[in-house]
Amino acid sequence: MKKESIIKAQNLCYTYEGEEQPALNGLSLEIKQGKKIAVMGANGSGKSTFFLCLNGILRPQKGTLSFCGTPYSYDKKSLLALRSRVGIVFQDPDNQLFSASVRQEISFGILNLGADNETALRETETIMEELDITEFQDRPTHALSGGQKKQVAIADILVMHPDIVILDEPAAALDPKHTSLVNKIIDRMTDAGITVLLSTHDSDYAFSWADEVILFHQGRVLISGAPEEVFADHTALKAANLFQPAVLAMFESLCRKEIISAKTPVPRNLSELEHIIEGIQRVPVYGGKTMHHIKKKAILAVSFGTSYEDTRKKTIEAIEQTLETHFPEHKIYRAWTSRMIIEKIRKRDGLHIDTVSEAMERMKADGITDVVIQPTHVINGVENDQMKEDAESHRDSFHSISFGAPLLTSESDNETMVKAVASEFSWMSDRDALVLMGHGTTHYANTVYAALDYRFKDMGYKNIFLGTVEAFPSMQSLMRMVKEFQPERVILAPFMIVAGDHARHDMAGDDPDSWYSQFLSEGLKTECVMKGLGEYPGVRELFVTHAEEAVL
Ligand SMILES: Nc1ncnc2c1ncn2[C@@H]1O[C@H](COP(=O)(O)OP(=O)(O)OP(=O)(O)O)[C@@H](O)[C@H]1O
Repeated sequence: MKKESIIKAQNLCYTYEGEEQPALNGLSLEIKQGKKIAVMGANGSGKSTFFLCLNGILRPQKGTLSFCGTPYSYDKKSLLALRSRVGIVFQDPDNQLFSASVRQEISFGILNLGADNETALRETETIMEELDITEFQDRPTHALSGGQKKQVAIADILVMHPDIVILDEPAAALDPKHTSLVNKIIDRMTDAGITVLLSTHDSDYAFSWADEVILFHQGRVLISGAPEEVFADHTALKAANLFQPAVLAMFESLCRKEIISAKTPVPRNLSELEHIIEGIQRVPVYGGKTMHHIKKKAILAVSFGTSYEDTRKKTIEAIEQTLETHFPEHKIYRAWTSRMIIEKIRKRDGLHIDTVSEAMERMKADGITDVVIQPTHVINGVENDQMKEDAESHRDSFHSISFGAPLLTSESDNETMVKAVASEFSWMSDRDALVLMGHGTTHYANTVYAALDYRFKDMGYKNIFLGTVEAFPSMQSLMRMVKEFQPERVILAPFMIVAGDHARHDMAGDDPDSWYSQFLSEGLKTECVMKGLGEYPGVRELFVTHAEEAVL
């Protein structure tokens, strides 16, 4: 049955006196009778202002509002009638409760509407019973707990039998027990056919409860619709400072990993999701066989590659071995992303190394069903994006493919990295300057280098400097800072997984442009440590942590 429109707002504008920015800025929406609507949005996006307009407390300076098809009138009588039909429960009950006792408080509204004493008493008793208020009916309202005040504030409104109840953050400042009591009361309202409009920052609750979610942004509606549509819009959620509901995030992840079909109806709560998962276990069909019979797991370690055998053994192969030790149930595969290096060592040493695509084909031929791809890249840059794209094109060949993060992907990675470097160079004196050479890229992820350089200093290592060969922080900026530090000695080390070409030539080479030569020509005693990051135990452990996060 098509629901009738109960509230219609068109192009509402409202600016508070003395304010420059409008609180409502052309807001239009329509509310259907009997619906459960969650109004969400960042702090200050205009939710409360809109609610106050709905209840006639504020009058929009522009635009029109109508209730059941009749435009709002603002004379005293119309407002009284409107407020008996459109009730608002304020975020802070202290703004609403003013009578001496609970019983007086609740009966006040209905008496004000012209009910006789007997009717008011009867209605008050009924509502107090329904909302579990009776036991504290004689207490003064100011002496109630936050949860009890909220119950009374809701009773204040319900006793007038409104058509629509607006709740401004009903769970604000309530403990879980009172939150669930208030939620139960809200459910009873909607069961009784009352239209409920509530604002909340709780995505999980809105997702499981609402028929419709409206996201406010800067005084307008950014997006509205069914919860599964609105909460699937990551851009809108970000603009509204909201998280995705946990159930939906988990559901999307399971769909991406093809553990459940993307055609499955979206679960709205944990028990619906659980039911779906139970369903998969009962019918674990994959390629005509049951899943647990054929599950074969692999980790594909993807590196850029190096043509130097000695550093390859100490870095890339050492990382692969560490992964092998930590994941005994996984077969470890290797792929490199540099076709040039692959080609070079094929010709020179007759050694074949797979590209990502070749490794995916190889794993498929070996009957691997579940793949974790762990890049050994330092940052989440172009190489990593391209590698993911290549791997993704083989998604149909596997039951699941998941990706571990590159080395430096989060704040905590940076902290771990600082500790790994510090422990590697614990032999240095405070007057030595450690200068690390990263690769650098035009990709925005390059900012990680500057952030990490800052982190070293922040964690007390004023003598560790990180720069890049190809981007920022550049050698010029490093040189300035290192000179300001006035070190007794400069220790140069690569900040790349392998100590390859860049380390040998750009860092430690004899060419006047090499970092080594440049520090020397500044009169600084300079030494090179030819150790790739893959040789640091702390770095290898960090890759294991990232792979663990990606293992299903
Ligand atoms: N009484 C007031 N006087 C002046 N400005 C106000 C007043 N009330 C709200 N505002 C401003 O109007 C804008 C919208 O505020 P409103 O309270 O409607 O947002 P909200 O979405 O309900 O925020 P929250 O989630 O924090 O409750 C904000 O910029 C706010 O600072």
